[in-house]
Amino acid sequence: MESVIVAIDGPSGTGKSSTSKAVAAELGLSYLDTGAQYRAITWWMLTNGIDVDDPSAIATVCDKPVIESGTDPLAPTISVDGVDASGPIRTREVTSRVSAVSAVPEVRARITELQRTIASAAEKGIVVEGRDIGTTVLPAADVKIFLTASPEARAARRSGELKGKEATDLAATREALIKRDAADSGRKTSPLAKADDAVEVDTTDLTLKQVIECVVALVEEKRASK
Ligand SMILES: Nc1ncnc2c1ncn2[C@@H]1O[C@H](COP(=O)(O)OP(=O)(O)O)[C@@H](O)[C@H]1O
Ligand SMILES: Nc1ccn([C@H]2C[C@H](O)[C@@H](COP(=O)(O)OP(=O)(O)O)O2)c(=O)n1
Repeated sequence: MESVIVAIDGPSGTGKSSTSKAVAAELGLSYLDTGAQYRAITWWMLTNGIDVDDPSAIATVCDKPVIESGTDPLAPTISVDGVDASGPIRTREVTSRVSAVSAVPEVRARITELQRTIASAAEKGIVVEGRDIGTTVLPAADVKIFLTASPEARAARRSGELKGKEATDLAATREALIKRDAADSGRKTSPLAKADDAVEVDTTDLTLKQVIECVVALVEEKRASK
């Protein structure tokens, strides 16, 4: 069967990661979490004392960290300079700084190139999730999905996840989410946006299973017509 490239974009908490992993596993495809790569470079900047409020300081060093992504949807990995970064990239500090770091054009150029290399190496195809995959990273993707959900649903999903880890408050989660969406949508270089030819799926009132089924059906339809 021919390889297939699936781009899944959308704001935080719309279900990109859970949907992408499940679709890739079901269809035997690779999986790439591009947000994890931006989180990894942000974590490296913070641990190396780079001033993340200074775009030129970020641009000067952004080629240094070696970022590696494992693309098995059943066990995705992310490492920086050979060190497993899957835990540290999810802290609140990284989450609050990642939009600023990922807005720097040199960071985007570097990470975009990495993403294209990984996608072209995936023999059977790949599901790539992020913010600008359908618009910029892989504009020729076979299937493009743009997931949305109400801010209330997204905040409830996120704070459900964080419970027990870091003190959470639904209103604070909602505010932080809206702020990050605005930064990601408002940046100059490759902002969060729906590609003109992407299928928009509002997941507010859908179960995860329904979203997965919907995306699998779209991919199978595309494969059948290829
Ligand atoms: N349709 C859905 N209904 C309810 N919960 C969902 C749905 N999709 C995802 N979730 C849950 O919401 C949380 C955030 O989902 P995730 O896939 O990480 O979103 P994203 O990658 O877009 O930030 C996870 O805990 C996930 O299990
Ligand atoms: N393709 C991408 C993916 C993520 N980013 C940036 C912007 C996002 O706020 C951060 C973190 O993305 P991530 O998907 O991990 O965020 P959530 O899981 O939705 O909380 O990275 C990006 O600029 N471009």
